[in-house]
Amino acid sequence: MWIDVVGVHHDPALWGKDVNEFRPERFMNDINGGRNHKMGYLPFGFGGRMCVGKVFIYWLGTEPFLYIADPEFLKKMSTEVMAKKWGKPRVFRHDRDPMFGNGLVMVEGNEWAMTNMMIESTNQMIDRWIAQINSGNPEIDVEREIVETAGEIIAKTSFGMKGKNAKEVSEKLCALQMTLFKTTRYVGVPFGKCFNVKKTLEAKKLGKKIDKLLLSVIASRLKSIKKQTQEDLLGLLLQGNHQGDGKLGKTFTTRDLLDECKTFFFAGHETTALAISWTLLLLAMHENWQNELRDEIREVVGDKELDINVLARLKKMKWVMNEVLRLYPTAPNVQRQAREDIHVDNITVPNGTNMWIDVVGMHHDPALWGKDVNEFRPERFMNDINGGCNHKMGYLPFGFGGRMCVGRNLSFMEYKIVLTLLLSRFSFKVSPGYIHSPSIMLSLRPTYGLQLIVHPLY
Ligand code: HEM
Repeated sequence: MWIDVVGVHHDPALWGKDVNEFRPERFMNDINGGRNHKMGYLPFGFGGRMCVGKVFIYWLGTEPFLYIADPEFLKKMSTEVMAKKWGKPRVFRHDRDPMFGNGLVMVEGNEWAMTNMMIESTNQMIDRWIAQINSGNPEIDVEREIVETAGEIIAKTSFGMKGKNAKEVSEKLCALQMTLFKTTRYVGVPFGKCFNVKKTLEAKKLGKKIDKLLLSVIASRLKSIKKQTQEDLLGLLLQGNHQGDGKLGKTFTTRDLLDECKTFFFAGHETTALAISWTLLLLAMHENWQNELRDEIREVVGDKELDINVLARLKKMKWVMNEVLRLYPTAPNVQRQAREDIHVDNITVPNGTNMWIDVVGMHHDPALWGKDVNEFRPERFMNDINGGCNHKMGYLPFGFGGRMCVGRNLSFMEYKIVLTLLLSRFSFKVSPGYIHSPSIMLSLRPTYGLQLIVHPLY
């Protein structure tokens, strides 16, 4: 059935002679605007399928999506669902294949070695900043710089890449992400790829180049498998996998390894880098918090070398991270697809339904957080890991349930190390050149970069 809402809304038999006039006052004392039939005003649909604001259906091409920004609905749905009853939407899997492949695994890395790699890359970035400032230009696009450094960090910590190789893969992945972002408007549209042949081919080409680079890393690591000492992600995967003769065992194929590497590279570097970038912006806007964190670093780290064991004591820094991820969740939405019918109250979410969980929407909902929802107040996380949100599923920066982010501990570590080193060396102010325009380009990014004025402290 096709219910013609325009027709119904413009019917003089329902609304009277002034039906085509602009008269907002008709809604003054009547939420239905004075129409003479109770089903004559349907801007949000009707009955059990009505759009209720925080849960409604929309379409991407021929793919229906259930939009969810209601934590209670999410909770009821999650209780009904065992992990196997839902997965990631196939429609995205297909589109993002060049970027993610099918990788998903988590192993514990060697934290101590990782700390050193993170410190090394951040110090190199600091040296670059000092050189730029000394040359008379204190304005630094911290987003560009930190994304680059985080790319290098994840390349080192995940699969032992160094220097040029790490930089090359990082740059290509960023380019691939931009290309894919430009084609997402055709997701769900049958033959959508034909509308943007150039970008689709570009994405394929970039995907292949990245595969080639990573395959060469895997191949050279396989050759030296017996003297394998690197305890990065790839090293651990290879150790658990090889047959002792340099060939892969049954658990992972080379393709699997490649996919794991790509998943980690993408999922791991940008989300954390953007969290650090948005933090620097908020600290530049709230100097008191910049000073609070510097005091905490002085107290906890002092003049000693930065050590993994002290990171847990940087408590205020963790509140700040939580608050930044509330206001600017760098993974701005979470997706699921029902693998069986799911029942929520009297609604059935049919098998195959895609779900789009709007994290930004929930993190900015005054009904969940109160009137100060848009204010930067890290202290809301002081005694409550949920930041005072009045629903336990209202704060989801790392997703939820069995598919929750596997890299969150690594991200806390990287966030604290990079921020400690930066705040110990520099103070930050917002540059007049900065234009505030957060936008969703898969991750939540500053559209025009994030320019800050950076002053060395000594
Ligand atoms: C601030 C930093 C980070 C944020 C905000 C973040 C957020 C997320 C979110 C929201 C998801 C989806 C969870 C779900 O579907 O319920 C996710 C998945 C994932 N994250 Fe993170 N993450 C961060 C850092 C990292 C790091 C450092 C790594 C690895 C080194 C990582 C690896 C992954 C992986 C492998 C997945 C699964 C991807 C997939 O299923 O395709 N993340 N992350």
